[in-house]
Amino acid sequence: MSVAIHIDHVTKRYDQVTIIPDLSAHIKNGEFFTLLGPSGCGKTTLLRMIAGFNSIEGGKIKFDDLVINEIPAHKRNIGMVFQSYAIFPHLTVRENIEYGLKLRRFSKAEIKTKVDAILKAVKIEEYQDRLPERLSGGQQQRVALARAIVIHPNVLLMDEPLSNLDAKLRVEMRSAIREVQNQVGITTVYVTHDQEEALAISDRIAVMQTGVIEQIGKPQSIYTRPYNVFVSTFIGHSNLFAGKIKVEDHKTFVLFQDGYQLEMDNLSAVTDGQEVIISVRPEEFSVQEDGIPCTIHNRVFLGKYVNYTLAFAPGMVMKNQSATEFSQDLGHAEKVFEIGETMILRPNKAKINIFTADQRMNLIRDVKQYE
Ligand SMILES: Nc1ncnc2c1ncn2[C@@H]1O[C@H](COP(=O)(O)OP(=O)(O)OP(=O)(O)O)[C@@H](O)[C@H]1O
Repeated sequence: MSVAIHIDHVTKRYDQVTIIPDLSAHIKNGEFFTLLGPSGCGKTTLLRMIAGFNSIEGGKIKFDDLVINEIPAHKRNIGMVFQSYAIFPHLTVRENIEYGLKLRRFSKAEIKTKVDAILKAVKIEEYQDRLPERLSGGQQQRVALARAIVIHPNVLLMDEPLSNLDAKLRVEMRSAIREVQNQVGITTVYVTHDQEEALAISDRIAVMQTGVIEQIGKPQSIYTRPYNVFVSTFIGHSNLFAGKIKVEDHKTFVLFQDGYQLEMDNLSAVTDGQEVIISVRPEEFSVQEDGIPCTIHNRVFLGKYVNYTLAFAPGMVMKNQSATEFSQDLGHAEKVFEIGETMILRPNKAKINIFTADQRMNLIRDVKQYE
């Protein structure tokens, strides 16, 4: 039976090195929950703690009300899918899927019913008598998925299951995984470093950095209202400008360094003169008569969109030189700009984010309401 997972103040140490200092997260029953973060941030470590392959040095992990810290891996009733398919090469697809059910001593009739159902759900009925060597990578991963869920585990844990597949197959497989997960309704913890995959597949995402969860939220909330600069730049592109707050006649403005300013009505406590970082997504610029002057430095045609790399006037201080981008939706654009052309871009003030100068906090009021 699917369960909720409560991770309460857990710590992970390898010898004297602390990898996860103090991490908490509550994963709802039936939820598709993704651990997303750069390589080495501790995603796999945390997943293995839930699975029972890693010891837990502090805190508790619970499945519903049951503390599982000391329960061995094979008694946690977990389904796992890894990057490597880990299916038996000498068994057919059907035999691979039957394996876990035989170990659990289900009757022949029960095994047949369960395997038939899962072959259908994962869409590999037609390959059921084949050996894995005669399957594509995507098909093998479907077998691994079927084998993991046919035992009706409490939770399904997936560690970068798509990273061996090519780009097109990854997109196809992530839909397949999500569809099957929806059908079966099983609590799933999914590890990836691919932000697009995380946004596409998850109910909620935990964005991690060096053993710490920086933000937990729905994909859209994380993209539109990141808690800090790390999340804002790790998920999608963000143009970061050095800026200042101006408070005048009870009005609050955010000043870009070359003098352009926007009146803001959604900032939490800020003070006159406070230094900030202004974060603008590439698609939140529009070409207007007033705004920030810039020159097109480069452009990439992406079909529906054109992405431009921009050069701003020297007075404009960018916090991340590499990501000064403007994304133009060709569905709405009147013209495509040429390299060297100058124009004026206005940021959409309802959509920009303003961070403290230390990059750690979003100053948009009630940012947490977007969870
Ligand atoms: N058995 C181990 N002994 C010592 N250190 C380890 C061990 N396993 C992992 N680590 C360290 O723990 C940190 C987190 O590793 P982990 O594999 O959890 O990262 P990750 O976020 O899953 O990265 P990736 O996306 O590259 O798999 C890394 O610094 C890694 O070197």
